[in-house]
Amino acid sequence: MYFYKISKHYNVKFLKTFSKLSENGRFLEPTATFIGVNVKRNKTMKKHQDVSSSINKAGEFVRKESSFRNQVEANGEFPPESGRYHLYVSYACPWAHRTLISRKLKGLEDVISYTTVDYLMGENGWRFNDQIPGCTKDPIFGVEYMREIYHKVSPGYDGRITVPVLFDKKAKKIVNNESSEIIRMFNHGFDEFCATEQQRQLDLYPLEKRNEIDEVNAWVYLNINNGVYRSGFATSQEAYDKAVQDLFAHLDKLEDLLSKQRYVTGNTLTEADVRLYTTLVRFDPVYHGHFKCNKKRIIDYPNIWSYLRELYQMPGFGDTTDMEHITKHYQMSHVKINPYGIVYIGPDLDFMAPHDRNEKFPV
Ligand SMILES: N[C@@H](CCC(=O)N[C@@H](CS)C(=O)NCC(=O)O)C(=O)O
Repeated sequence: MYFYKISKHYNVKFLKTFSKLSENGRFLEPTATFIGVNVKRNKTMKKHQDVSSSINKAGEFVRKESSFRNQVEANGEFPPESGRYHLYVSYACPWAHRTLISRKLKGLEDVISYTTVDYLMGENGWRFNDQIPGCTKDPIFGVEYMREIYHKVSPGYDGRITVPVLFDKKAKKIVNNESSEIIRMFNHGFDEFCATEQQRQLDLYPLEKRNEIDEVNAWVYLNINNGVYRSGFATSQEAYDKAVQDLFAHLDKLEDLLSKQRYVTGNTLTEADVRLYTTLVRFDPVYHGHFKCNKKRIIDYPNIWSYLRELYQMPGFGDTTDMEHITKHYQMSHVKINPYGIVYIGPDLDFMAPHDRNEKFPV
């Protein structure tokens, strides 16, 4: 075993195999294997609040409220401007993924820049690491951890250090760290800058559908988006049983809904679909095994699976989905759930296989 000091804040222990391995008569070089369980925090930083701080006495996972809730609005403290705002995301995170999809659907790629953190969330939380595909150093402060940004803009901040974060590069302030609010800001807040007229007109939260979208979002959030976490992070049998039963009762409800209509609130795509997608696409590769959501897989639900493939194949969805970040994040970061950090191989899923949504529900 070796410890390498890889940053001023933490060390990573590598397992080195010295014996040369023989395979088909060939000798292989010794390998160094990274094991997430051995990321060690130095004493230079306050302890990161891990998931145990969100578990109540009944063993239930209760997600804490997001802390920064400002709005981008004309004549406000944070007015819409092109090039002024930056998103901090993790490709692994379903909440952050919502913001990447909305940014793309609304044609805001040249308007709002973004940075992805390392998929591995160690003892100090999210880290910038340009050695990981898709990741860069922090372009604004050049810091190593997401927590340093929170503390720079809000000294003494004691809440959760989460992504996504919508950041104001001009004022050097966090605008908002709640994905459901960030996607609403993207829906209309930057309309004057959308790449195309069609994207400007795209309305993911139309007035006449707001009640219906709010209603769907409420049960989807509680039982599906957060339901998988309630199942995976439960520390009592009762809490787990309840979460899994709620989850599958609502997947059954969703299957029924999607057997009658193309999208979750009718015949047009809305933010309710964006919010569902980021959980559904992670379900079979991660939640089914890692979070023990294993009554069924999404591929066992013909309508949900076909709907998921349709979304995946639309611009903005599949092209913002990074399965390597997704699987490695959960399986290597949650060391209490998967102590050896072994990343599952399966299941084999073909998100690009043809779907039948056009034939079933012609537009
Ligand atoms: N309600 C927030 C939740 C964000 C959230 O929980 N993000 C997770 C990643 S999936 C995170 O950053 N967790 C870090 C932590 O809890 O320490 C939102 O929707 O934006």
